[in-house]
Amino acid sequence: MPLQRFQSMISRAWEHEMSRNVRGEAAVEQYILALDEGTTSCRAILVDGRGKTAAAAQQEFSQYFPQAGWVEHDADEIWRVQLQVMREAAAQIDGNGIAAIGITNQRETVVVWDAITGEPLHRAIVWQCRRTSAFCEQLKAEGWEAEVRSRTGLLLDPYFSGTKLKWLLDEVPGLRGKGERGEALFGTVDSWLIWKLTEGAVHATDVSNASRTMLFNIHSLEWDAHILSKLNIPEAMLPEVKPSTGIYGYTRLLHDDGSIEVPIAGVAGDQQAALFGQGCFDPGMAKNTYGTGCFLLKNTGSKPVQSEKGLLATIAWKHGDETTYALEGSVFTAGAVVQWLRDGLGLIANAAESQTIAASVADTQGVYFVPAFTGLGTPYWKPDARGMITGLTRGITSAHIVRAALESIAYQTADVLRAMSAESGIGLRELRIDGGAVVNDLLVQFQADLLGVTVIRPKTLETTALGAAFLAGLGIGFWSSLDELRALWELDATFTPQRDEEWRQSVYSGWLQAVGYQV
Ligand SMILES: Nc1ncnc2c1ncn2[C@@H]1O[C@H](COP(=O)(O)OP(=O)(O)O)[C@@H](O)[C@H]1O
Ligand SMILES: O=P(O)(O)OC[C@H](O)CO
Repeated sequence: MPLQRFQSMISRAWEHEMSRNVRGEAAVEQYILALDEGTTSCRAILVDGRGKTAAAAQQEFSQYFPQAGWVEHDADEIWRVQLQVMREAAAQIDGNGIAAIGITNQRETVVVWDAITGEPLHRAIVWQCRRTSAFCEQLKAEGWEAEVRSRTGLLLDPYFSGTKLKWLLDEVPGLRGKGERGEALFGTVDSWLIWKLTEGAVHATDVSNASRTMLFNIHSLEWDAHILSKLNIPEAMLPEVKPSTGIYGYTRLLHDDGSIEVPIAGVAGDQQAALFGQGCFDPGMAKNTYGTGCFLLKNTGSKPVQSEKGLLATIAWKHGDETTYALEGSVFTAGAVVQWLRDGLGLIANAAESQTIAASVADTQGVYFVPAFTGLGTPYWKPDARGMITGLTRGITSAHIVRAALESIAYQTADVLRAMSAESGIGLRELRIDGGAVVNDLLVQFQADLLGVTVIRPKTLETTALGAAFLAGLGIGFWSSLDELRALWELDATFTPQRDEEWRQSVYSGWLQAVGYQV
């Protein structure tokens, strides 16, 4: 049966089921619960049938920086915080109204845990962590970059999970033996949450998350035996890889009395979920998400595009039998620079203040801020690059520094877009944006001015969570088609370029000079 007909049949069955409950009474309104586990906070959002946010809860969790360039999370804390916000959001409606759960997550971050006790066996090693940079250099020297690229679509960089997992297997006493016996499990954060939510019944991930591990073959859609063998990673500890839509398992943990069982029906890495939540279903459509980092993804359709310009070929999602690929540019430090202005320098009291302070000066007076705190991603791929402020003169104030920090987010995006245009020979006509930092109008207008491209902000900025909800909703037939989802996307604001090409070239060449000191 054609997929669309099958989906619409399920959808009709679903509507019928929802129009009554067991006692024949009119049923409560149905929602999809999206769990969005980001780098700095956990969110839970209830999405209604029109794609609107009906309830939300969010809480930050701890960041650990044990050495320069190292970043860790406490996987147990992530689970506790995610469970708490999930219950907070769920408590805002009748629990019977939750039709399914979608999960989306910070990608690449590595969790290892005991298969029996469920205890994490080390702090999670976060995607930003550079601890395996020397090992990656060694693999490059051995000629492994071409292997990694052709098999996984990625580059040899400490960003991805593979070398982080190898580091744990080498450093944590007994872990490799336990992994070989299936007594220790590996997962990205989606797998960890699925395992906790199903109380140890399901050890799985989706193709989009698997494609970020550097261990997954994006052509055959299987764990890559050649890379596993090179890194000496036991396959027994890896999760089962599933499509991004469909039922993974059930959780009873929505309420502490275990009274309701809800299916987990959609999973994707957060950047791929944002692409989906932005309705970028067609080849050529792109979005940029401004969170801790900045991630620009362009849908490339049913085939991966191998980049010569430092972009990544990655899996966007798999729905039914159809796998969709994307080309990605990854910027490691974006909104995180604003957090550093707040927590590291004390220049702002909160993130919102970055806008008012930056707006108090007309420009940066030639100051450039290169926020390479954890190296540089696309297009430079320099894990050992470090942060830098250039162009300081006696007239520079904290406002210029704050402005330069915000502008650095836009400059890094311009680098990515330049690589993408060079790759395809075609520039973007418009860019859809989302993520925590795009509430900052000064940043977004500067972005449009710098790119010379119209920047479009949707009404729902929680696009990542929305994407996870869409995937889970498709997984149970709550929504029946991509066309139905496309119609739910709503415009908030359009930012059109206000500056000319001469200005663009002049400020961008200053940026290239500054970043050039690190690359
Ligand atoms: N008004 C603002 N201006 C600039 N950056 C902001 C603003 N509000 C939040 N941010 C930044 O957005 C990021 C949080 O966005 P979010 O999408 O929640 O990130 P993540 O999913 O990576 O945790 C933080 O790094 C924060 O500094
Ligand atoms: O947590 P975010 O939104 O910054 O996303 C992190 C990315 O998934 C890292 O690849």
